[in-house]
Amino acid sequence: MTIPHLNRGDTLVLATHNRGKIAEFAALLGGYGIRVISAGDLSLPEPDETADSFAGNAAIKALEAAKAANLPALADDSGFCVAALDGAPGIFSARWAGPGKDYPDAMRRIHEQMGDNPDRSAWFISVLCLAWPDGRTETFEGRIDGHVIWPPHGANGHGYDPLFAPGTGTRSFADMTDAEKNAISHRGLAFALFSEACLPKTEV
Ligand SMILES: O=c1nc[nH]c2c1ncn2[C@H]1C[C@H](O)[C@@H](COP(=O)(O)OP(=O)(O)OP(=O)(O)O)O1
Ligand SMILES: [Mg+2]
Repeated sequence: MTIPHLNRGDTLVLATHNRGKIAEFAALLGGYGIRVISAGDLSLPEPDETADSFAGNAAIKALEAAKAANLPALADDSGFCVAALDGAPGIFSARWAGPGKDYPDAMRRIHEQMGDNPDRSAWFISVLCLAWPDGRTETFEGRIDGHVIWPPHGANGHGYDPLFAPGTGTRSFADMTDAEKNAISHRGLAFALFSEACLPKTEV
């Protein structure tokens, strides 16, 4: 089956309530001639993320928004995975920060639970799901490997960005601009697959 495309002038719902993601997607989607509206702009509810995988939760969010808005919708389900914690917090990354989205506390708990484990490796995963109102979906996955740094540092970004440095470097994601991060991040890599499959070919 061929994947349906978005065309210039089409409207795409960003099925997320995370402002950090919205800012990154705004930068990634510039130049394709697609109109973008967020779930918050449409007062869509935040669905319960009841699946046991990134892909499952991305599909829940994308399908609910696509059906409610009667428009194609793009969701991101993502998380921060620490090797020394057997991949935790993983799909529970947002829930680790609690209802108050207390990321300093979530980062401190990761640091404490890692103790002096010499394995500092960690990675981010992003699964994007594009859903259509008729129920069709396509998913795209990106991953970036790196390591946990302590103390966290950097003033940009969101979530666990201050705790993570990609590759073997010392700059955290929170030390980077959105453009620098998008060029290498899990979300940027998943977006590149999505744009190749689903967006108009030439940028304006
Ligand atoms: O680039 C990132 N930089 C830092 N932290 C990140 C990143 N990417 C995912 N994360 C963390 C944030 C959240 O704790 C979890 C995603 O959870 P996730 O449910 O997909 O997003 P969310 O609840 O914040 O917003 P929403 O579901 O409305 O899209 O992983
Ligand atoms: Mg969420």
